[in-house]
Amino acid sequence: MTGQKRVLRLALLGCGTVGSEVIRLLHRNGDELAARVGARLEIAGIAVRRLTVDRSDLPVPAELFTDDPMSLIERDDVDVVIEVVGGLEPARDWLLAALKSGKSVVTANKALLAEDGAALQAAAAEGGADLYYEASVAGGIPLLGPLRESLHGDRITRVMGIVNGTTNFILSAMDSTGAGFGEALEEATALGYAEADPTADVEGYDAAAKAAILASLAFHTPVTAADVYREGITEITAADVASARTIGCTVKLLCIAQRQVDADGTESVGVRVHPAMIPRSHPLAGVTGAFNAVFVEADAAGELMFYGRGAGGSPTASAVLGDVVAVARHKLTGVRSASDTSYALLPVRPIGEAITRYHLSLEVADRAGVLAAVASEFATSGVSIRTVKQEGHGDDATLVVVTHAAPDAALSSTVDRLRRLDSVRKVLSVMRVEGET
Ligand SMILES: NC(=O)c1ccc[n+]([C@@H]2O[C@H](COP(=O)([O-])OP(=O)(O)OC[C@H]3O[C@@H](n4cnc5c(N)ncnc54)[C@H](O)[C@@H]3O)[C@@H](O)[C@H]2O)c1
Ligand SMILES: N[C@@H](CCO)C(=O)O
Ligand code: NA
Repeated sequence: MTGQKRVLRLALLGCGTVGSEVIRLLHRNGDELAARVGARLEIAGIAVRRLTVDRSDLPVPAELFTDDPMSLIERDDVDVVIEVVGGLEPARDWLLAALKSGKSVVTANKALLAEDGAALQAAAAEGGADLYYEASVAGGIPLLGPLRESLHGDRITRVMGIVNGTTNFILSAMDSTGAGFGEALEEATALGYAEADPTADVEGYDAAAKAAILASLAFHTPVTAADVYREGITEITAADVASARTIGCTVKLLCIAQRQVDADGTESVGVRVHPAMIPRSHPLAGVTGAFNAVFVEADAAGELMFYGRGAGGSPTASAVLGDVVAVARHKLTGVRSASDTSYALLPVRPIGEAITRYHLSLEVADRAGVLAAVASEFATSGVSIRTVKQEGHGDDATLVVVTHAAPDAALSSTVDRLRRLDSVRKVLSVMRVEGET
């Protein structure tokens, strides 16, 4: 690497939706990136699962493809490893090997980071390499960069947002058409938003992994996916969405990572992913289709919102290449970025200790004393009711209750007891409420 001809060589692992767009973007912007970095970025090899697939549409010579990722990683002329395969294994082995040998890594692998981010950080420190992963959360939206750099002088109190495009598409469709979950999922699949196996998205695993990554960075505390309370959207019904509408809300799958401070000043964090009703006037309510948006609240900066495309080959490739430019510059100047810190080691609180608000819609018998019986269950748990609305029809009535904030455990035990009351014929909808209603 001397004079005008400096070159940095990249090993690309994976050539699917994201990998193929990384190749195209690198080809398209190659000259500019060389000027920005101060060295030409060249692909040394591309690891794929099957060499027989026709990839002649990609602007790279066929001899670059290999089905032996580890040998590619170990090559002496490789400076940076880009991993866009996904999954825990064998990606974990590849990235640990690359980092320990001093090769910087750029990855989009949220599942691995949320499970074993600490081991990857340790390997990066051991090898003196960089570990960058902007693409792993909210795809093309610059979010981890601001959290790990721009906001480092501040103190983050909350990160709340929509970090899964598939579920946001489904919930937006349910809201605009009145469709049930199954019908909206079918539409999302037909349009290519939902994968053939949508479990990771609709059950909230994808969002929970992202929540863990966001919480770790925001609160300087190791948080893994297993620490995140998770509920998906498969149980959301058209009745839930209609019920939200009656109180001026819409339903969103939210990722919430929050700093909690007790009266004695003890700090902890709560990290959760679940559907929630939010007021239609809330900025997150206007985030429709497959878009993502994340609110960050910090002591000095106040409220910030990041919005854009959280998925798709091209936006995600933008985030990957942004990271490649950063680690390439470090390589040239012989520095590495500081590791993500986890000095705070805050305890992660269980969901029962989160302070939430509930919306309940109940079908009750319309007779004397029923409202009092329902209200008394809330009182027993120390939960204060904020609004209650009753509409009679025949012998029955629909009771819509919105509570004030209370510990989640108190709210859920109240719901359990209400389900057992004789006068409660059916619980039509129960959901947490976020944002000022
Ligand atoms: N697609 C998106 O919108 C998006 C957004 C953000 C992050 N990500 C993340 O990016 C990563 C890649 O996602 P994708 O959508 O491109 O997936 P994809 O399934 O389209 O591509 C993955 C590729 O890796 C290949 N592969 C599997 N095992 C391999 C092996 N052992 N060796 C070499 N190649 C192997 C597969 O054949 C496939 O072509 C995942 O971690 C994903 O979570 C994707
Ligand atoms: N499946 C994810 C892709 C981006 O991580 C989503 O729907 O948002
Ligand atoms: Na991002």
